[in-house]
Amino acid sequence: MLPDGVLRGKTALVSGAGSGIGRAVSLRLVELGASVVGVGRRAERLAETASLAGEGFRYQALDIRDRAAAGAFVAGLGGLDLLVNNAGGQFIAPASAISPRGFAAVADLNLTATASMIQAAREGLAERGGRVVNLSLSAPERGIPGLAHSAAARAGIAALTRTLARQWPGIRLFCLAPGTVLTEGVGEELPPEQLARIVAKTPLGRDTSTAEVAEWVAALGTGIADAVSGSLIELDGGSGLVAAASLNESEQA
Ligand SMILES: CCC/C=C/C(=O)SCCNC(=O)CCNC(=O)[C@H](O)C(C)(C)COP(=O)([O-])OP(=O)([O-])OC[C@H]1O[C@@H](n2cnc3c(N)ncnc32)[C@H](O)[C@@H]1OP(=O)([O-])[O-]
Ligand SMILES: NC(=O)C1=CN([C@@H]2O[C@H](COP(=O)(O)OP(=O)(O)OC[C@H]3O[C@@H](n4cnc5c(N)ncnc54)[C@H](OP(=O)(O)O)[C@@H]3O)[C@@H](O)[C@H]2O)C=CC1
Repeated sequence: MLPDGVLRGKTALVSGAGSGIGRAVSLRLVELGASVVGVGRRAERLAETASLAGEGFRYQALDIRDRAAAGAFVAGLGGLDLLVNNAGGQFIAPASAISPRGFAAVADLNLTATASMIQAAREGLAERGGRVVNLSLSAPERGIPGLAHSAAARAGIAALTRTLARQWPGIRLFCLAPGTVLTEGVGEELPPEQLARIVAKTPLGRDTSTAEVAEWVAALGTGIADAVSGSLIELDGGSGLVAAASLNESEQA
C-alpha cells in the first residue's frame, strides 16, 4: 500500500514492540525503511521481534511506568520522527470490582506513563516535526462496560492528544483506536466465543488485523497525514457507531 522506502531516514520509538500490534507496527516501519527502537518489559519478546525485523530494529527492556528510566532513555534518543505509544492494557472487571489500586494501576499505564513518554520525547520530536500515535480503544467516550478504568484513561489520552495538538503545532498527534484485533494479548483476556460475538456485532462484521493497524500507524508517519492533528481515528469495523462492546456478562455491576 505505502510506497517502498517511504520512511527511509526516519527514526521511530515503539512501546510494547515485543508482541501483537506493537510487533506488527515495528516490522512494517522497518520494512518501509525506518530505524525502529522497541521497548517493553520482556527482553525475550523484544529479541523475537528483532530476529524477525533484522537490521533496522534495536530494543531496550523498559517499564514505561518507571518514569526516571523511561524519561532518560527517551531523551537520550535525541531526534525522533515518530513515537508510537502502543504499550497498554487492563484487566476486564465490573466497575464495582475495581479496587482503588486496580484503577490506579490501569490509569498509570494507559494515561500517566503514556503522557510522560510524550513529554520526554517532546524536544526530540519538535526538532524534526515529528508525530505521536497513541493506541487507544474504540469509543472510549461512549463508555465500555468491563473497562471503566481503561476507558477513563484512554478518554484522558484522547483529550491530551487534542490539547497538545493545539499547544504544540510543531508536532502532530493522533489517537488510533482499533476495535477488536485478535492478538495473543486479547485472547488472554476474552474467550474466542465472546470475541466472535463482539466482532459479529460490528456493522462491518469483522475484526481489524494487526497489519491494518500497522499500515495506519505508518501512514500517520508520512506526509499523507500532514493536514491532520489531534484526531481520534477509529479502526473498529464501525463498532463505535452503534455502541461500544460490553465486555461484562452483565452491564450493571
Ligand atoms: C475487545 C477488547 C479491547 C481491548 C483489548 C486489549 O487491550 S488487548 C491487550 C490485553 N493485554 C492486557 O491488557 C495486559 C494484561 N494486563 C496487565 O498486564 C495488568 O492488568 C496491568 C498492567 C494493567 C496492571 O498490572 P500491575 O502489575 O500494575 O497490577 P497488580 O497485579 O500489581 O495489581 C494492581 C491492582 O489491580 C488489581 N487487579 C489485577 N487484576 C485484576 C482483576 N482481573 N480483577 C480485579 N482486580 C484486578 C489487583 O487486585 C490490585 O489491586 P489490590 O488487590 O491491591 O486492591
Ligand atoms: N487487541 C485488541 O483488540 C486491542 C488492543 N488495543 C490496545 O493496543 C495495544 C496493543 O495491544 P495488543 O498487541 O493486542 O496486546 P499485547 O498485550 O500483546 O500488547 C501490550 C504490549 O505492551 C507492553 N507493555 C505492557 N505494560 C508495559 C509497561 N509497563 N512498560 C512497557 N511495556 C509494557 C507489553 O509487553 P511486556 O509485557 O513485555 O512489557 C506488550 O508488548 C494496547 O494498548 C491495547 O490495549 C486497543 C484496542 C483493541
